[in-house]
Parts: sequence; structure tokens; C-alpha cells
Amino acid sequence: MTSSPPVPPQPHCSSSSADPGSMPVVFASELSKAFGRHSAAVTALDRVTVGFEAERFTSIMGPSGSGKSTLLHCLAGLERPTSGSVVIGGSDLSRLSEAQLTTLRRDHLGFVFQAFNLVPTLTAEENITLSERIGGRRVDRQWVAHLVQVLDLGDRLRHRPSELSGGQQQRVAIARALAHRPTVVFADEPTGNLDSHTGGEVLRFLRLAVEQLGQTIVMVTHDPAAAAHTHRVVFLRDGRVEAETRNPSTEDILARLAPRRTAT
Ligand SMILES: Nc1ncnc2c1ncn2[C@@H]1O[C@H](COP(=O)(O)OP(=O)(O)OP(=O)(O)O)[C@@H](O)[C@H]1O
Repeated sequence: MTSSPPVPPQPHCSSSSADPGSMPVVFASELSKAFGRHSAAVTALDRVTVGFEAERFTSIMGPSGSGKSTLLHCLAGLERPTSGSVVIGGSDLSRLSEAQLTTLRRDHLGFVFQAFNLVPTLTAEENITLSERIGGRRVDRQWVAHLVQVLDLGDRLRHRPSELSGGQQQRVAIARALAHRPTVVFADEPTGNLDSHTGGEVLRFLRLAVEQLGQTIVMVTHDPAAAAHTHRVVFLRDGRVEAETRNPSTEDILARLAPRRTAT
């Protein structure tokens, strides 16, 4: 039988980050994912081995179709890999039942999507605490107040999503993702619907969540300027990890992407 859902380490308020190279909190080993069968089979991931360190902001980049979303979905237990394993906070996802995976996602993971996915009829504050209230869990008011302060949402809590700017809506979505102190937040193109100024603001808040709140974030992005806000960039190509770089500038990332562009 499968083991019980994990109790991964909780992030904490901290001004310092874990050293690079510390034990990964999310680890994928020899991860492969194929869609379809026989002649129609597509290999989206091909034996990917990669770790994501605690209290770090990591981005995943690569050309369209390189496997970024598939990797994020497998890491987050939204998709089952064809082979290989994902371990989060010491728990091997392949050993969890669907019900246990759902519990793990609810209790230990946070998600930020391009489309914000806020409930339009609820206020910002109600959206932030929604999953606690649905799950019958206690809302940690002190922690939520801290999030609201860091994300600069104090004067927007009574507003509904339609009364907020795109950047404010995404900050509400970030606060919601962080409200239960997840082990890791997975972000899929979180600035894809925002103009570059607002997107930059959201990325600074994500970075603050890592630097000041001790959060671990893994983000898929197409945008070199967005990836430049992260501590580390993992480059995928054809379903494999091709390279990675730490503390890159936008220019570093563009330089890495440039030869691939001319090669295609
Ligand atoms: N449900 C699916 N069924 C069949 N093929 C799929 C499915 N999902 C993804 N693929 C294929 O797997 C490969 C990787 O797709 P994936 O969406 O992970 O790439 P990506 O790097 O996120 O692309 P993009 O940047 O365009 O979003 C692609 O060839 C894609 O067509």
C-alpha cells in the first residue's frame, strides 16, 4: 500500500536563503513522459533528472514544445510520468494514490497560473483564504496579514477581482498560493497576461516571497526578463535538461537562447 501523505518541511520567515547546492526539496529522477502510442507517440520528457533547492526561485525555460509545462505538471503531481520519480519533501509521488496526491497538492503545494483563477464573486481577502475555508482548516491570520503586507495588498482586501488591476489580481493569487505555507509554489507563466511593467512588479513580489518569506518557487516562463528575476534557470530542449545557469541577467539568458534560435 502507499504511504500516508507527507509532512514536508514548512517554510519560515527568514531574511536569508539556503545555500545553493543544499538538498533539493523537489527532486525529479529519470523522469519520462510520453503521450500517445506507437507511431503517434510523443516524448515530452526524456529522462529528466533535476532538483529544486529550498528557498530558491528557479525558472524553467526552453523553446515551445520542449516539455516545460509537462515537467511542471509532473513535478506538481498533476500528471503521472510514464517512468521515473518525483520526490517532494521526502515523499515519492509515484507511491501516492490519487486521493493522497490531491491531499498533497492541497496541503503542501501552491499554484499560480497565467489566468489568475480568482473567484469573481469573492473579495481579495476571501480569495486569499478560500482553500483554508473550503478545506476546513484554520486560517493563520498572522501569516496572512504578513503576506498582505509583503504583497502590498492592505488597501485592496475588500475589493473584488474586477475592481483590481491585473498585477493586483496576480498578487492576490500569490497570497492565496502562499497562505497555507506550501513546501513549494509552482508558477506557470505568471506574468503571461501582464504588461512588462506590471509583470516586473509581480516578479519582484515572487522574489520577495522567496527572500523574505522563505518560499520555494518553480516557475515556467518564455520571458528572459522574467527568468532574470530568478536565482537559477534550467533550460529544456526536446524534453531534456540542456543547461542551467545561476543568477543570470537578461543578457545572459538571451545569449544562451540565441544559438538555439539560429540553429532552428
Ligand atoms: N496531452 C498531450 N497529448 C499529446 N501530446 C502532448 C500533450 N501535452 C503535451 N504534448 C506534447 O508534448 C510536448 C511537450 O509539450 P509541453 O506543453 O510540455 O511543452 P512546452 O515547452 O510547455 O511548450 P509551450 O512553451 O508551447 O507551452 C509537445 O510536443 C506537445 O505537443
